[in-house]
Amino acid sequence: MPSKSAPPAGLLRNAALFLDFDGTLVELAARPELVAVDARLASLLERLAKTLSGRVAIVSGRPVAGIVGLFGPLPLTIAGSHGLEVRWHDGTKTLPERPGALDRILSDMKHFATATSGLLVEEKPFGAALHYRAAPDMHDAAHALARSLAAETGLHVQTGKMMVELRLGGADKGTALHRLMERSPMAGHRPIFLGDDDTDEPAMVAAEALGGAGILVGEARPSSASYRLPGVAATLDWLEAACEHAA
Ligand SMILES: O=P(O)(O)OC[C@H]1O[C@H](O[C@H]2O[C@H](CO)[C@@H](O)[C@H](O)[C@H]2O)[C@H](O)[C@@H](O)[C@@H]1O
Repeated sequence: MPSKSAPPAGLLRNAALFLDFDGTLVELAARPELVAVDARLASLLERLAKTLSGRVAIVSGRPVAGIVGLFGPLPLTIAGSHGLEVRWHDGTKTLPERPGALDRILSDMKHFATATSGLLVEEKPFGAALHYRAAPDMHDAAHALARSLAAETGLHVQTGKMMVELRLGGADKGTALHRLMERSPMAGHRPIFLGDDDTDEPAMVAAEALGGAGILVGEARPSSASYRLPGVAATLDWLEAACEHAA
């Protein structure tokens, strides 16, 4: 596997910036609600948004409301739920319909989770995630349950880090990036996407295809990204330096 270099500090000049959240801007935590957004991160995102004239988006598997709840008001575009929902730069929202099968899926997942300590069900507007970070031996059983619920309901299986999710299909982080790039203020700029997870790969591909670049965060692994940063701390340091260079 060819090694990838760190991105140049000037990469954000005239760019549109797309940021994954968990594992990219914040360290992974034992449970979804335990991640911390500190003053340094909030202030960095505000500076980036100002320097790039609003061309900054968070693109997350978390719901938009979850990201807003963590940051409070931020002058950013947010694509949440793996690209299924968007809160645009001007505050307007684009949402799909909630799948009717979700109630049944939530009920089955919760029933499954109560039988084993360490499992956690995360309710989302367009999906339901079964987390097994505290019960790693349940990997196979959790994925088997997700596959069987997907076969019954037609919903999409979304894998993640120590979790498996059933969600509405029809979007991913790649389609989200394309969608965001069609509108002001992103349109006409080079997309730069940073992410750590397999779910981020469609957005890496989209950014590279549109003349920009992907930046893989974390351990080296096969990826469509052009560059790599070793982890969250290096990512925040690079974003701060790149923001200065873009000013
Ligand atoms: O696309 P992202 O912004 O990276 O979101 C992906 C998922 O992140 C969250 O789960 C992950 O982070 C948790 C907190 O660190 C961790 O406990 C869990 O094991 C990880 O899978 C979030 O809870 C999910 O909804 C997101 O899809």
